[in-house]
Amino acid sequence: MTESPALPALWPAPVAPGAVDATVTVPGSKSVTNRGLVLAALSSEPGWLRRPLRSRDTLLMAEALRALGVGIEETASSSSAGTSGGEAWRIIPAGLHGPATVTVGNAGTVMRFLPPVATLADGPIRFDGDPRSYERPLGGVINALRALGARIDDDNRGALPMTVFGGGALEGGAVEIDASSSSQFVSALLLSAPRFNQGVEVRHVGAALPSMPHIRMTVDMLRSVGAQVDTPEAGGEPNVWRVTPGALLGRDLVVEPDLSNAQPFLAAALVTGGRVTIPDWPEHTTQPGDALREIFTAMGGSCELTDRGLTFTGSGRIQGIDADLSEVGELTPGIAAVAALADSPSTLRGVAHLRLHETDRLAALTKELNELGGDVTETADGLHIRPRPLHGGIFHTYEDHRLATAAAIIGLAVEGVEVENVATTAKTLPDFPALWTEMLDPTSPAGRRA
Ligand SMILES: O=C(O)C1=C[C@@H](OP(=O)(O)O)[C@@H](O)[C@H](O)C1
Ligand SMILES: C=C(OP(=O)(O)O)C(=O)O
Repeated sequence: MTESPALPALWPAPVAPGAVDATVTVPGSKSVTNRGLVLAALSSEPGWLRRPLRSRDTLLMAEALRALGVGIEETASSSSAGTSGGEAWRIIPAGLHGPATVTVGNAGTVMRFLPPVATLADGPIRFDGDPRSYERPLGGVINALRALGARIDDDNRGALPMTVFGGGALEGGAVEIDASSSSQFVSALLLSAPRFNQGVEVRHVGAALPSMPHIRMTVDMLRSVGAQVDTPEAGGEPNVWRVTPGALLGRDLVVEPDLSNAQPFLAAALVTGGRVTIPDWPEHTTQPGDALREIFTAMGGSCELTDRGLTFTGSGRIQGIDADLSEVGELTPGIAAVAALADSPSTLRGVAHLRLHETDRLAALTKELNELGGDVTETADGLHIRPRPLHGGIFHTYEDHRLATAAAIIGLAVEGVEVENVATTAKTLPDFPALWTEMLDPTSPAGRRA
């Protein structure tokens, strides 16, 4: 997706004029959309993805699958803020072919989920992406695929760029993998495994596995298209997942709103002592963003889930927290921003692997918050945040969408925060600046509550 030329290089983050009172419709989940695309592409019949997220990461996934021969037809119906409201994608599986090139951008889901798919194609598939994608861990996936029968040329880097020489099928079987640097390694192997001759048995060895809800999302979505999956939770061995080979069904899937992208809007209610409703918040979900109900309540406020959605109401006071965020690592930048505005210190733990995300998020948050007058220190696996009065300045974002939304949260309460390259939010939420401005405008449909 091309980034909007209308956005300035330095975006003046709006200060909240008062307590926000808004309803914000958040576009679909990145993680669900990209899993839905992969599973539909591997199915034995066509399927639908309704209200998919259209963002850089998901369009890269769709483009890559098209390059391998999958049909993806978009039925577009634009809505006010350009959100994905009425859209649907029809996915028509086909034989997977090379030669082809997959551009991963800086999408963890594309760079991890597609190499296993590429082993099923009948030709060479070249993988390349943004400079940062070369630095993000991939060796675990490469080695596991080799152990399962794949031929991959990565010039011994254990990273991108690389070529997967698809042989039209993969033997599969049992494999050990250290996925402590990214849960996406496990998800990647499981998602394609129904199409491996022997399925797969993935055994995670090594330090703790982060982002467990995302692995549960993979398992749930596999099961929903007919795959048989054994998990540690279901009385199986700890850290072992098994997928039986078999055909996948075409499905009609409605994508849930992206609850991690709901974070900055909920944070606005917390920071301003206001009220924000997110429609269509699912009653049951595997998305890690659901944990915001508990986390933001602990930081000051209350929430209520009704048939209108999730309403979060800030109490006007923000308390620091001591929290292990290993399950919900992608929420860390937004939580750190709120913590920097709190009235007591916070310790965020269990997120060492964030050093290998879009950017080194622990270093970037420390530097940027401290340059605005904050007092943040990095620990071995997280951050200590001691709130201090902050001042304006440029908040650099390092091509990280969640750094940009974190900066916007700070800007609600601090005059003169300028967000460098807010357009980087296009990775998962191209509508962010418009949605944010609408939320703060009492005369807009978002700011005018029904
Ligand atoms: O599988 C997924 O959709 C994701 C898993 C997590 O990755 P890590 O386990 O690498 O943190 C998360 O941070 C990322 O935003 C999305
Ligand atoms: C870590 C993230 O993304 P990715 O899917 O690129 O890993 C994220 O969205 O916070």
